[in-house]
Amino acid sequence: MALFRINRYLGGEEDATEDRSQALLERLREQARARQLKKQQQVLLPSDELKQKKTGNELHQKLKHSGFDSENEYQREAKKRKRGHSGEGSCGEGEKKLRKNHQVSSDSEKPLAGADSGLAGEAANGYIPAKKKKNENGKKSSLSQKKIEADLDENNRQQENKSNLKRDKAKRKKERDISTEVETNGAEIAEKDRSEEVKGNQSTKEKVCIPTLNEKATLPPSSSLVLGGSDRRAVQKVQPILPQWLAQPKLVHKRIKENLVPIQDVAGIHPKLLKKLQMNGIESFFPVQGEVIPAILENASSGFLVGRGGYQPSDICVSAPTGSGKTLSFVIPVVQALLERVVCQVRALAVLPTKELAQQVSKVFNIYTDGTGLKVVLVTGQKSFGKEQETLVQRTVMGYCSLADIIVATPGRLVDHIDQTPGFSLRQLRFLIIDEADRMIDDMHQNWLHQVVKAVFRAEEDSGTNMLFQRTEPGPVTAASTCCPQIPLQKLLFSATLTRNPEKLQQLGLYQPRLFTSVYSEKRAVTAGTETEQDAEKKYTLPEGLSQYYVPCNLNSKPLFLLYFMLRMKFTRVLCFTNSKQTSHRLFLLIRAFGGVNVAEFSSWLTPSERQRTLKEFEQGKIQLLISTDATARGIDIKGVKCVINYDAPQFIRTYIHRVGRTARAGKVGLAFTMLLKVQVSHSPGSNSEVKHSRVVRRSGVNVIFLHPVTCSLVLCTGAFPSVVSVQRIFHRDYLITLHWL
Ligand SMILES: Nc1ncnc2c1ncn2[C@@H]1O[C@H](COP(=O)(O)OP(=O)(O)OP(=O)(O)O)[C@@H](O)[C@H]1O
Repeated sequence: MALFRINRYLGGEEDATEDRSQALLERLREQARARQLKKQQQVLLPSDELKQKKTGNELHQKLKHSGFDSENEYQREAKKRKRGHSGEGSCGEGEKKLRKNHQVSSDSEKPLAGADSGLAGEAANGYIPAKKKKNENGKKSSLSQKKIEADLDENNRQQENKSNLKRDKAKRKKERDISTEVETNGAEIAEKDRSEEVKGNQSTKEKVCIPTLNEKATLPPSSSLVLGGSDRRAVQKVQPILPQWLAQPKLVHKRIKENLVPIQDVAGIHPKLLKKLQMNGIESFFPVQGEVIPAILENASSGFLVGRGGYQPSDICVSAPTGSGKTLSFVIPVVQALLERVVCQVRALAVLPTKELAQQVSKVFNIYTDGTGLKVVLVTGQKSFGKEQETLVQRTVMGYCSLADIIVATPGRLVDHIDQTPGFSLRQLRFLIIDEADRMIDDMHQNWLHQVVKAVFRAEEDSGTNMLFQRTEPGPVTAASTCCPQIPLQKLLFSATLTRNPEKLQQLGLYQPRLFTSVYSEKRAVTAGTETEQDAEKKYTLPEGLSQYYVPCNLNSKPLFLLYFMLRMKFTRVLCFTNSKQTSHRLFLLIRAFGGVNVAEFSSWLTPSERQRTLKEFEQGKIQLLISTDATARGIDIKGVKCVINYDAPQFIRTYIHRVGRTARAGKVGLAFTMLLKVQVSHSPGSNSEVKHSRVVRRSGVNVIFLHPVTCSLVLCTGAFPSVVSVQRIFHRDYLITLHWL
């Protein structure tokens, strides 16, 4: 307006001097400019906000520190604050100016070329370009001020809508991906600050990004997988789903002494057998015998041809601790089932993994068949093949006839006779007993079971005559399969460590099996007639009377500890296990050279007769210490073994169970020591949780002071030892290792 007047004035006074008019015009322009500026500064922005707007850095810092997602949010917040100052619902001049300012700010994408250097700070926030424009078109601006403000209001509304949309979008993005949001915010800010100087822009980004990243670091952990991260979580243990017969077995008491069953209380036992039992000092049955004998007798009570009700009898699996009397639990019912037989045929076959075990079991059969007419034949390869053939079959004018009712055999030799002995027949086999069944399953590579089953169901050569008694392999029960009476084949499996792996058991081709087991939880006692829960964690049980210890030691002190047990603690009938026949032999030589202990060794290096004699002398007490390989670990029943020492820790828990099971048999007490090197303490079977489950394995209190004189004597005795070593080296290498122990 002022300028308008000046122009008029200048036009009307042509005669005035040029200098004067120019100066006046300049002065008036200055005044107008100053008025405009002052007016806007007073009303438009509070001074503190103006200051903050001077640098983009400060703005964005503020945005971030106040938690705003974008500048629009900040704009709204400023508006609120303004409302707070001017009263609720009022929309004064200041607010309008503020809107205008932000409108301009948002339009500040336009380059600022030509901006006054003195106002660079203001130009940076987009305020000055608008002002400059006004100065250039002063008249126009003042005339259309109201119109512009109205337009600005409209623009602001639109801007607000846009910013709302943007904010919603940004929120959704934030939900999807926090990191994306950070980038988005950064991009928005960068876009708005494009007009700022590069330096300021960079510092803004840094200041925005760093706290944002820090915020990200404190965010709750994402559910997404971090590759290469170590997100350890407790993995839920997979519980095996067992077939019903394995999952719900018949439980057998573990405590022998408290659960004896008087032999007269078991129904159906033949008086002849009762008498024999009493003659052998057996007045009561052990728990496993009390359960298993009646079960087998019940199956056999229907005679030889068919099981109860014309059905095939169930196969029976027994898992009971070492020394719990499993042998008698199959010997008694089998002998009783065969007592009334007329013709001698192979009707029972017991298969065992070693010759010694087969010998032991045949001995028990002999005791209870003595005087009954039943013949027991041992087939293990101890005799020549021809001699064994003579004990099995006899050739007559009528053909071959069997000389055995019960065969006790090792699998290899049995298969040889099936293949090569003329007239050897298993077609009448009623009971197939597999002792140490888990070991026999492992040895199945020989395919002995398949050969036996094939021999049992082999068709008769003169099938026409005996059609009625033709055998067929067990299958689904049908009217046709039950019409002809047949001899059923029943499998009886026994072990202290019977596998519960259905896949392995399947190899045995069991028919509707029943499981009797002593593996159960201690929480609830087993009461007569009731079954308690099986402990899924536990696989095996140890004899109740067994006390287990481990002896922490090093390689050098192992023989010293052994001597300590023998000489200081005066143990007698100690069975000491090593992991190899070489170690057994070296240890035997060393202890013998030391003297003071009656020692012997037992391994496959001995001949069968030497082995037999050694076991006999050990049982008789002539041998104080028997150093053995795992050849005596399973099943061997040597009476009076007080202590078992694991000179070498066994590799497998099953081996440990069988080794320590050579003591504490038949409800008696026993000791088991396991020498453990430091590295083995937490890993060996002796310290295994499965073993600890039933009884805590204690650390032994061996008196180390005593070991000193033993060490001295041992060093002295090695003066004579090298000669022994050199002699032995002719036969076996590396005996000098013995000296390394010292
Ligand atoms: N009812 C009983 N009364 C007294 N002694 C018994 C009785 N039953 C078995 N025994 C004795 O218990 C000892 C161990 O028996 P057996 O060898 O049958 O145990 P096992 O369970 O087969 O052991 P392993 O698993 O080590 O083979 C034997 O010496 C046996 O004579």
